Amino acid sequence: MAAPVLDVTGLSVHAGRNALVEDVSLSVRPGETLCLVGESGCGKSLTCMSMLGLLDAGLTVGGSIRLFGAEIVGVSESVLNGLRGSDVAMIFQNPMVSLNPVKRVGAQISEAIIEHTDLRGGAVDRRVAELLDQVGIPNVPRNRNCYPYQLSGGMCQRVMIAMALACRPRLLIADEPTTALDVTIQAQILRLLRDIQAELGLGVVFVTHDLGVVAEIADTVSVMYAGRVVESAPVDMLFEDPRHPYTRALMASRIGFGRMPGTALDAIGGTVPAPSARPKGCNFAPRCHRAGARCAQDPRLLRDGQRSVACHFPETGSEAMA
Ligand SMILES: Nc1ncnc2c1ncn2[C@@H]1O[C@H](COP(=O)(O)OP(=O)(O)OP(=O)(O)O)[C@@H](O)[C@H]1O
Repeated sequence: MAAPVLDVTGLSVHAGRNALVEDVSLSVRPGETLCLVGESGCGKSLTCMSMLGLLDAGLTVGGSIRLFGAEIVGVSESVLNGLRGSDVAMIFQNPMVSLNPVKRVGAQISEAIIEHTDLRGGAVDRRVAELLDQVGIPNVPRNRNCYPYQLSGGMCQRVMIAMALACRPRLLIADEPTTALDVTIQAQILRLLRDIQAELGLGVVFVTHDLGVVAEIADTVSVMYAGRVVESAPVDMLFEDPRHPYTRALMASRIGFGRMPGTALDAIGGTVPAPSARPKGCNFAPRCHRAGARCAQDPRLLRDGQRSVACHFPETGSEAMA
């Protein structure tokens, strides 16, 4: 089996004494997609930002993040700069915000190529055309000269993907890349990402709060709650037999469909506790229909074959979904 492109062990992120992310471990192999899923505020974005060394200056990181075997926690900004945009690329939720509104899209891709590769002159132009073609932009000679506002949201996200691929990365981190798009365009972008991943053998970390998207794209899934991974498993196993009551609640309430951040799930009352207001013991216990006295103790993430669950009272397939 190929070595992981990303191997995170015991990752923590603190803002002063508040733990925002705690003891997160995950790993991605070439050609594999790991989905990070959970409600707003569970720590998905911070986990991704840590992988690129892009956290705000006031936050401290602990644990280990190995990219292609090399530790990045504690390394200098110049080493991180070398990795960002070359071996690792990232795409974000809103392409309109990430793209420069006053530069033509072709020129923006050229800049990414020049910054991270040895290509120059006509070779850059040819690579821009090849990338735009690869991500399904029609009429490349015309559209490469457009400004972002002249293209639709879906086209702009394709341009962002082209920029991400410009440097032939081995790991792609995608933070809710389809959330701002309507459903049909979302499906097209997911298909594009899947095709590109298969073609290039990319490792992908894909952040979403939408289980429909998870079902489409994931190989493995880590469910996060209040800064921790509460369950992780291969996607089929997770959907067939979710064990953590939070995973079940997510499935029962299908959080993807039009839910605003911070609103309660149908199947469970309450919201994700703020990092400064997390309960003692299991973070999910106050919202959990199965909570008992033991939940005052922190449940450890226990491995059972390919699955890990952090729950004193995990559910099993035969029980009714929450
Ligand atoms: N720079 C920061 N300083 C202090 N707290 C922060 C900082 N950045 C994020 N947080 C807090 O850390 C927690 C996790 O945030 P994060 O953005 O990773 O969540 P998320 O799961 O990605 O949510 P969303 O889907 O809304 O992006 C939240 O409670 C957030 O308010």
